[in-house]
Amino acid sequence: MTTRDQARLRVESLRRRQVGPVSFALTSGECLAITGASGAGKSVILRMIADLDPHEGEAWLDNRPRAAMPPPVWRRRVVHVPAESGWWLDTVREHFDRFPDADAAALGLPADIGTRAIASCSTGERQRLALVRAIAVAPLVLLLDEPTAALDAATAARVEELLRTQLAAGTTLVLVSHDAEQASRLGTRHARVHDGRFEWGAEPPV
Ligand SMILES: Nc1ncnc2c1ncn2[C@@H]1O[C@H](COP(=O)(O)OP(=O)(O)OP(=O)(O)O)[C@@H](O)[C@H]1O
Repeated sequence: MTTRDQARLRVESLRRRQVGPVSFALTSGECLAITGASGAGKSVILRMIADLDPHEGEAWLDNRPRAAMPPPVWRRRVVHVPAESGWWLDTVREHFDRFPDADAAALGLPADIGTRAIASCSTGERQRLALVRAIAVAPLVLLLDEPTAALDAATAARVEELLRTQLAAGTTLVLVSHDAEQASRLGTRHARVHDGRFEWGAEPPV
């Protein structure tokens, strides 16, 4: 059996504007770490995988074509966590069926964060809450765009620990990071994006 047959997430020839083509297959518990300069096309790649913008190419989850699933179903299983999280209700708790206190505490969020207004949360708190919200739906794949960009080193280490737990539990990650050391720590596969071109790295980037 090939990686392709066993793939949790497979994408083939994804392309939008100057970005792509992007093809890869990842199994359960793998982390593809993508690095590259600002504006290279990293976020566009994540958005294509999440099917958020029009693009060419196809994607499969456990060999089931994305085209066979309604987009909301795909996006509940392949969850995109953008660099700037979106919130549409007033309070934190309204965005959760049940607020996951343990995950929030693991990320160093204040004990009362679940009761707070979104507007009162800092940028770094909202970034961590977005990750907690993504994990709460038990995704098969997490698409993470700079998940620690707004965080200090100690808090970023907490996020990495939570992501390691997710990997160990079998979640597949696609991680975009400017931090080459973080990409090296978390990635099991490594790619770079250069002027929209997706290139495999034979070795971790550091
Ligand atoms: N909706 C859009 N319309 C036009 N151009 C876009 C759109 N979204 C992205 N782009 C362009 O596509 C290119 C890649 O953008 P992208 O956001 O993927 O970069 P990135 O590698 O994630 O950068 P950064 O590290 O700064 O977040 C950029 O030149 C960007 O301006």
